[in-house]
Amino acid sequence: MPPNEPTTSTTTTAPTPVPAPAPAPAPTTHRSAPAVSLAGAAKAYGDVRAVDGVDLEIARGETVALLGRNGAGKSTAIALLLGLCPPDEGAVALFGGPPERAVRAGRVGAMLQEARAVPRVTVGELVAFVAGRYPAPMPVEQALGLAGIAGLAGRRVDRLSGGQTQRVRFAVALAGNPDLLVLDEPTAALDVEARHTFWKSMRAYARRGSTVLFSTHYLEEAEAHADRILVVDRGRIVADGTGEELRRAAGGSRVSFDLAGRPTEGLTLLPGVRALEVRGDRALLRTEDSDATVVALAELGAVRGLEVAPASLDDAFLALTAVEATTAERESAR
Ligand SMILES: Nc1ncnc2c1ncn2[C@@H]1O[C@H](COP(=O)(O)OP(=O)(O)OP(=O)(O)O)[C@@H](O)[C@H]1O
Repeated sequence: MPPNEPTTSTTTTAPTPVPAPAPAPAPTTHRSAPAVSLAGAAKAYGDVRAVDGVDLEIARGETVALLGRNGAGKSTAIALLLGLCPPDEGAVALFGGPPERAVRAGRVGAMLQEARAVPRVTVGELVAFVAGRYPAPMPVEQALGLAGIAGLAGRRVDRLSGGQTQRVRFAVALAGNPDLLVLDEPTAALDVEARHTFWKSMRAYARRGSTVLFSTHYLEEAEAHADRILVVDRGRIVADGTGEELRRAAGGSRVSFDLAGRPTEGLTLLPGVRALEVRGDRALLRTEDSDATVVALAELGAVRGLEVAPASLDDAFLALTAVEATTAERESAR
């Protein structure tokens, strides 16, 4: 592995590295610069604006989740900030300088999608090899310990379970002793127990005051393991805050009732209602004004099993991305 690539044992679907470094925003001093800084960063593939003018700062020591559906632009944003491809517009900096510099110095560890196991070497050999490429690596035992695989040092990397392999990749990402760890969907395809173990390792690393940025489709993971959630939709950041703040920003409540065979036509036209979901014989209405919605339902006689609850994080996510869709549709209709 050349020393100018992030510490990772993976191959990736992200675009291939381009030698020309991305222009860095005017740096503040390196000591005080944020871990990650994107200013108006944009990247398009043909007509698709995968990253569409993102402004973002991540302070040192923060654990941040990039949350979005398939194709929202998470991996492309990660590729930009790792310097794996230059932005078409805008600027990207890590620790106040070009991403390549931070990566070369071992300050950045990454776990990207699509891992391919290296055959025949042991876990300890692999981590030691990668550590040896960096100027101030983490001791191998420490990387294995933080990844929770101290007992696997002598095992061949191509003979491990999915969960073990993922933790080996995590140890490899730690090998350069990075200040910033970037994880692209690190728990995809892991079972519940393996996920739990993985997040425990990630938190042990974050507790050292390091910065972590991870992407996920899972709302619960974002809320449980990040200090801050960035909701990404169509290449833009449409919300930025804690889970609680996102719920508040999306606003509203959820009103549900038993349909009891009643048709659903017209329910979305009731006062306050923003969306309708039908689960079996139950209607779930997302509403901005639960009082008005409940009165209207009462007038229709649709009160069987009626419940009113605050919006969930799921509701907030759907509302935030739906609002953005409406805005985008309005813009494209102009
Ligand atoms: N190399 C590429 N060539 C063409 N289009 C691409 C390329 N990489 C990404 N895209 C497109 O850019 C958009 C954003 O993709 P990206 O992989 O960044 O999303 P994502 O949020 O990481 O998705 P997922 O959760 O499915 O991994 C998508 O429409 C995708 O099809």
